[in-house]
Amino acid sequence: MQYEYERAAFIHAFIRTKQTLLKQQLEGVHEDEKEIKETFWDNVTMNFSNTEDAEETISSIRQQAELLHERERSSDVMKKQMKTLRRLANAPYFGRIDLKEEGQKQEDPIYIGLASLMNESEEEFLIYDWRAPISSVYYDAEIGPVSYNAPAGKIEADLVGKRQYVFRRGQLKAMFDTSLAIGDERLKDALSDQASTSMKTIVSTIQKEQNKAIRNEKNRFLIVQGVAGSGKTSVAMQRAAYLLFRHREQLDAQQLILFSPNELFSNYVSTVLPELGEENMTQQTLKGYLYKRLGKKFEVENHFEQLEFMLSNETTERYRTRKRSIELKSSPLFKHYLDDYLAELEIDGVLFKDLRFKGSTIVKKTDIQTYFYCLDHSITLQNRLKLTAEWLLKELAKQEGKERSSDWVEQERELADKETLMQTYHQVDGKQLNSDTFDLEEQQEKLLAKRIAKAAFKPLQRLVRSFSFLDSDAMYEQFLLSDRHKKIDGFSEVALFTVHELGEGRMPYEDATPYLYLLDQLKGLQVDRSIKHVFIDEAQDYSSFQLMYLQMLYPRARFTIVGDYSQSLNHQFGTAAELLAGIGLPKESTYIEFKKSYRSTKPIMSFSRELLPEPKKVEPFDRDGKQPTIVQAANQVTVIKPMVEFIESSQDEGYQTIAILTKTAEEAKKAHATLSEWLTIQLVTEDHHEYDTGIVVLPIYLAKGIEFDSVLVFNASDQQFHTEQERFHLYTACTRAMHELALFSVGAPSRFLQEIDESAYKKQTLS
Ligand SMILES: Nc1ncnc2c1ncn2[C@@H]1O[C@H](COP(=O)(O)OP(=O)(O)OP(=O)(O)O)[C@@H](O)[C@H]1O
Repeated sequence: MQYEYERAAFIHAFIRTKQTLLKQQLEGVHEDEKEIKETFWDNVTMNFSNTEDAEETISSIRQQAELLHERERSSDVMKKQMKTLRRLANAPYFGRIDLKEEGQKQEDPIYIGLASLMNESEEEFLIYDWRAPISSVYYDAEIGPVSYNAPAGKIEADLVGKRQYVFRRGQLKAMFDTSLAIGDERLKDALSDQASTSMKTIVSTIQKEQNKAIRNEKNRFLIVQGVAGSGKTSVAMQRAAYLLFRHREQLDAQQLILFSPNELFSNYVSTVLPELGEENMTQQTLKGYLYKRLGKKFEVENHFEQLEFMLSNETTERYRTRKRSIELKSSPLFKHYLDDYLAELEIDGVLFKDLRFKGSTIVKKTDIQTYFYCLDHSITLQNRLKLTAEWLLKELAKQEGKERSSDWVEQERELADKETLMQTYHQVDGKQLNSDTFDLEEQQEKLLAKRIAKAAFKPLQRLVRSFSFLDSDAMYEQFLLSDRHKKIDGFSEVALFTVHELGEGRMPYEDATPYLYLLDQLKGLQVDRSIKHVFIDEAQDYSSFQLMYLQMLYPRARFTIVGDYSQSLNHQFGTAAELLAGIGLPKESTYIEFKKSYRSTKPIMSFSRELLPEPKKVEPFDRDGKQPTIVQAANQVTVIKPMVEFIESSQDEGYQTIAILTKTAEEAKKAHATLSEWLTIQLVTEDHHEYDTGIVVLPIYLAKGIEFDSVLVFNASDQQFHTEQERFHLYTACTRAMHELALFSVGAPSRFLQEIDESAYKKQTLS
């Protein structure tokens, strides 16, 4: 043991020395940079008297610039090294494995940390990066024979010992020997910490099944179905860091993209990669993407607005239509309907808009259609559209020629400002005069007329080039109202609802992707080939259709898709099988399931899982804590006091993130108004990008993926939570809690809570 303390002290001193050296080197490079900048022009001989001299001058400028660039590059590398050393100085390693390879007499100790550290001569690893192939043994194996994949191939060895370390501010504080993959005690320690407003890294306690997912590179699709709190997001983030490390020569952070459920979540996870020493990847929300594509034309509904409607209008006729609308348009079947429609369009049915100029039609839509369908039918729709656009541009050019002598051009010519006139005159002056007329003034007038007509036709040309003469709205409507769908249950009502919404300029959330799909199939999709890895978190909240669309959008990318069906916001989105069908060929996918839940204490998770139809599918992690409480009150007034007391007692426990969760945003507002009289509370809405520690109130759907020390469900009554869908919302709410959970109910608690055995919680009834 003494050896370990001595080694820790040696590593600490070694890092300190390295830091000092690096600091000096960096200062040197900065000095160099400064000097090069100051003397840049002194070292360049400026001479442009002939071609040879000019070339020499340019070459000497280039040399100086390269010199500067080289210094800047080394300063960037050094700064990165400084950052790594800073992190290592705090906690240089967290684990050690003793491996004895075949033929070796003695085992080698392998120390594992956040980054690699080489010895003085750069020949030996003092610390191995947690992502190195050999480090995998630390996460996966128990004492005994092991193997791991090294660049040179599979290596067989004997794992003789395994140790874990705890460092604080660079000092070794504790160590544990373990025979298990990663001892429960260290994990318990990590999980007992308080929740924070940004996500933490888990590298020192990655579990075996998590490691499998982090390092899996077999197929194009990695799909992780994991129960609440099983580490799906953590795995996605550590996997991104792993991929960036393993493929550092070919991959950089800009080639990775993360689709998050909302901005709050994006912000919550944004600290993980930098903490692991990597640059952050691009973050995107589907809402953001859809808005970018359709926002100019429509008022695009987002997922939360759709949900808010679905959660608040359950008893209405419109709700039923909407439900069917979501069901239909989320399924892979809807893509088949659209594909059938696209096949029909080969022969007939593509609709266009009239090309109009100054109030009159230049090319009629029927003529465009005739031209389009006169083109050879073996040409794809996209190419026929291109050819039609080329034809239209020629027609526009002809029309533009005619318009030059029209009255409006004449009028505009007369109104032309001085500057335009001068420009035109200079242009004509500078040219050789036309030998037919020799009339300078006439030529100037002609040129001005040409300019005016050309400028007026520009917007139309742009419209043609972007294929906006295609009447996509009318085509989507035509598709929806097509007779062939009449027999499909509920399709006609859904079609009428959609046509009405589009007519009002509103794009329902469930329609946005199918509409774009149709549009892209006709116009050609603008794919992003630069992205190599797409990460989709909370994947259960994407429809099969949406996932299929994302797959098309990033044709070169591999996908990491993580989610939990028990936390679906819209159950209409379909089953796991449907989701897979939307993703592509199952043989292209690796499917991993996480059953163990780490976030919440055992009492909280044992209680929460009872809300699910199959509770046994969730394995709580064995961490002690208080039992959840259900408080039933007769009215909204009596319930306030115990709520405030619960929050105050959580604060007394020292908990810093306390969330009040509601079913809808509307209810969150009310809860905020009611409780603000007693406590300082932050209301978190969809527009929030971050939240502070303290007490926050927000709808359950915004709290997805996030966790809090203590959670209070504002009204868990049966009136609020009685549908199958709401059962899963309630489950999501309860599983946000790490240490404490209380549910308050005005009137009878949700039927799903009533089904839970009373031994799993504390009950309080207030009159
Ligand atoms: N191996 C681990 N070591 C330490 N902490 C872990 C580990 N795995 C998960 N955790 C912790 O468990 C909590 C839940 O993790 P995470 O948010 O990644 O789970 P999730 O499956 O995405 O949850 P949800 O589906 O509920 O959003 C986090 O606090 C995370 O740090």
